[in-house]
Amino acid sequence: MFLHGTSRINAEGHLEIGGCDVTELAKEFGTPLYIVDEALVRQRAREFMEAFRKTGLRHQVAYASKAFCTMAMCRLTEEEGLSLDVVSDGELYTALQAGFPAERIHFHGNNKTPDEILMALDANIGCFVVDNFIEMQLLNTLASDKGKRVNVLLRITPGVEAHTHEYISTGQQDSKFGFDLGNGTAFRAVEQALAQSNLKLLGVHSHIGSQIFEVEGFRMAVEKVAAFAIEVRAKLGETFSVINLGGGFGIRYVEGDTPLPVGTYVQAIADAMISTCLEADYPLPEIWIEPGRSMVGDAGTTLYTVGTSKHIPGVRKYIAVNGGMTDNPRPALYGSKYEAVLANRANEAPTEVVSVAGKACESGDMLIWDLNVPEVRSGDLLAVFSTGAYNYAMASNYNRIRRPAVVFVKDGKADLVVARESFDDIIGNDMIPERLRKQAVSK
Ligand SMILES: Cc1ncc(COP(=O)(O)O)c(C=O)c1O
Ligand SMILES: N[C@@H](CCCC[NH3+])C(=O)O
Repeated sequence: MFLHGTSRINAEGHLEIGGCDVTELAKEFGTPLYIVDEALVRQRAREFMEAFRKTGLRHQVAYASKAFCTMAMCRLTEEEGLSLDVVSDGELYTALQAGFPAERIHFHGNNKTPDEILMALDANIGCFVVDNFIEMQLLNTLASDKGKRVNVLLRITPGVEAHTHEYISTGQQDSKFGFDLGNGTAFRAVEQALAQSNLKLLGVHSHIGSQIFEVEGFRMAVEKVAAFAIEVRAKLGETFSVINLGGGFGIRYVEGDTPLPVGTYVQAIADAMISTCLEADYPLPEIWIEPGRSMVGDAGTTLYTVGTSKHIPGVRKYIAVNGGMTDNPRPALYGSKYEAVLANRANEAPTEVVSVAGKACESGDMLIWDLNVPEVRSGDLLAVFSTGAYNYAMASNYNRIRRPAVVFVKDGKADLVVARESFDDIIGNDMIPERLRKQAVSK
């Protein structure tokens, strides 16, 4: 069994995270429960910052909050000195409400609405990552209306295909994101951005994909982006002060996943940037990156209670937990694999192989197909590892199932950072029109 961060098995054979026995957490907060190992998140943040410090390059590490965005997470990100990448008004609102410094917020997205842009302009955020020509015009107009000149990066698609699931790779030419480098669109975007009086072009952004285990893709992206910067200087006399290489650094979900230490990705990016710039006598830009998954992914564990089971002789045994695709849609969406353990009997030897089903009305609501466990009983606790990124963030209320609570655990203390949704949260925005009211019990 691979234990991440501060996770360990205690003397009672219970899983413990951040010094907290998860069977106690289940009693106090109920299940399903997202448990975040705060020390591991902080460790990752520090590893990224330290790796950059070693390179001597000016830098910003912007946590991609899409991976897991809550007010507590924004506070932690701020405390660790990182910047923050948001992609919607909801994420921006969360960050601002948490008191995250606006000047360290970067706004992404391929279809920012006028309202979102206005909200970000009013908040005086640090940078807009412009995705397309329509947005560029809109941003310039709205900034001009407000008498502001705003920092922008242009998102370019460098034509690098990261080796990852096709739905989470983004740097290839056929992508909905960004200005294409290969066909000259990115160059036209730079020309146009320079001509907008209310935009201050800092440089360019490239994100090649997610859950990447090798540095080669990043090296190629740096080389392509740097070559583009050099071309822009030669033709337009403009140098970029910032180059953003996005996120995508992989984590361990299951055996066979081979993430590199985060410093290795940073060093590779820095080395490629320094050598390319030196060769061309190009002033070293400030380097920004945007880790999401690698900041929080393996720091998260989801704790479930096992309910029913179904044995089909000669086929398989299903066990069902009190959550599933509503709190973790990744297996259904991407065929993602997870490891798990019976958290209340973690030191017992496995005796059977089971398939872990969720409780939603959907055959595809499966979390794990083959899991080795001691004989599972109703009421056992199942802890699924590496669920910190894109789980809470992508959770839904399908079947009107309430989203779980989130706790941060550290040094034996557990703090609730998101309360479990209530039934009132579920019906909170419902309305019954007058003509349907007669038989209604309430509302
Ligand atoms: C522009 C951008 N930056 C950062 C990220 C974060 O990626 P990851 O969670 O893989 O680090 C993403 C998502 O893939 C992204 O699209
Ligand atoms: N949400 C996806 C990755 C998308 C990353 C955002 N660009 C996942 O769970 O892996």
